[in-house]
Amino acid sequence: MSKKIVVIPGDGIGQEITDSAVAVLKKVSDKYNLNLEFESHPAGGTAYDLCGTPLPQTTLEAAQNADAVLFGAVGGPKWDNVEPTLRPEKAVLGLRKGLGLYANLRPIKVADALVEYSPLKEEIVKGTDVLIVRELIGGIYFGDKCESEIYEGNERAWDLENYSVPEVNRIVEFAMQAAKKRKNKVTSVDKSNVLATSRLWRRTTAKVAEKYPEITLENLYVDNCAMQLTINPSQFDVIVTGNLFGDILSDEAAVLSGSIGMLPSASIGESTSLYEPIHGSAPDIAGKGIANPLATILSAAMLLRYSLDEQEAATCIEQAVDKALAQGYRTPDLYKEGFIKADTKTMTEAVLSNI
Ligand SMILES: NC(=O)c1ccc[n+]([C@@H]2O[C@H](COP(=O)([O-])OP(=O)(O)OC[C@H]3O[C@@H](n4cnc5c(N)ncnc54)[C@H](O)[C@@H]3O)[C@@H](O)[C@H]2O)c1
Ligand SMILES: CC(C)[C@H](C(=O)O)[C@@H](O)C(=O)O
Ligand SMILES: [Mg+2]
Repeated sequence: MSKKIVVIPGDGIGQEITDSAVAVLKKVSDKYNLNLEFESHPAGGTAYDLCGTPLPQTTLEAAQNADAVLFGAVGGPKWDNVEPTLRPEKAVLGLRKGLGLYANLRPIKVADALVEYSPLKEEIVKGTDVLIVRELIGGIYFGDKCESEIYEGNERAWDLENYSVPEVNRIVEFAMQAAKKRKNKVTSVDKSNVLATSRLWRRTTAKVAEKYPEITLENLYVDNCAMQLTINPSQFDVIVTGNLFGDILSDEAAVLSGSIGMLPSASIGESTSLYEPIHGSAPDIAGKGIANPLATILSAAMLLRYSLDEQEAATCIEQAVDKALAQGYRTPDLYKEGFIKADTKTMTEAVLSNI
């Protein structure tokens, strides 16, 4: 039976990078007889322009009925001034909520071939292998908000953060299970010296950890964690944290690998899961054909691994990416003299030729 992959390119470089990942998926599908079917749907600013909403019901329903979703990115300056509830970013938030994607996995592994591109010294960054487990459908992102009100004579806005015990339990359980398959260490990141939600997070995490005596649990404040990621990233195995902290820390951690264009992610829910690079729509390079497609290609590998349980095909993609890098192909975000300058198409061809 065929497996349906819903592809949502979105805006900016979204089309270019999802085209690359779909080409790679088609090649492994042929090689391993996976029988993948692809169906493309609009979202983000592109969908807003087409039908007045960033997440058309048809896109959400197609995603809900798919075996897995491959997402590009949404957003861009063109839509910066649209009504807040219709911003392109609402598409990705709506998909996360609509699919119940509570666990966002952002693996940060520094490929040996790319160690020299890190802004950090080689001896600090070498061997970095962190999995950020970010809670994705709660916290301040989804709390009540007010865009504007007059309070004591001044205009103000507010966003409320709330977390419930079951929400924290669910994501910390996920992190513990992930750590069991890795190095048995979980670092829970919060701001419990200031925030009530963080204090609940820390109490709840400690309770969950009692069930996992084999796992070492460490708690860090988010500001310290941000610093530790740059001074000693290899101290981390699994980091579990809330929605906002996870967003910020994962962009920070992404540069350890040399470029945000390298980092894939999986957003896991109870049924259909979604896969996307952690970067955005990169409006500054959109349409130039020079975006690094590897984060999206590696997200496609995660799709095969987590949604379709096609481990061999997933490994095949990951190895093809490593080979293309070892052969010297570099998109401009990672280019240095002595390497082969590759645009998006050339890099994609390089990966395809190693499959
Ligand atoms: N999941 C998503 O859809 C998502 C994620 C993050 C940001 N965004 C949106 O994207 C838009 C732009 O945001 P931003 O500029 O803060 O972040 P961004 O990640 O789009 O870009 C930051 C920088 O990284 C570069 N970059 C990003 N991806 C790259 C790639 N694959 N190859 C080479 N270089 C790459 C960009 O050129 C830019 O210089 C905003 O509208 C934002 O809301 C969307
Ligand atoms: C576009 C935006 C809503 C999104 C987020 O904040 O979660 C992005 O930054 C990400 O990291 O996926
Ligand atoms: Mg982000």
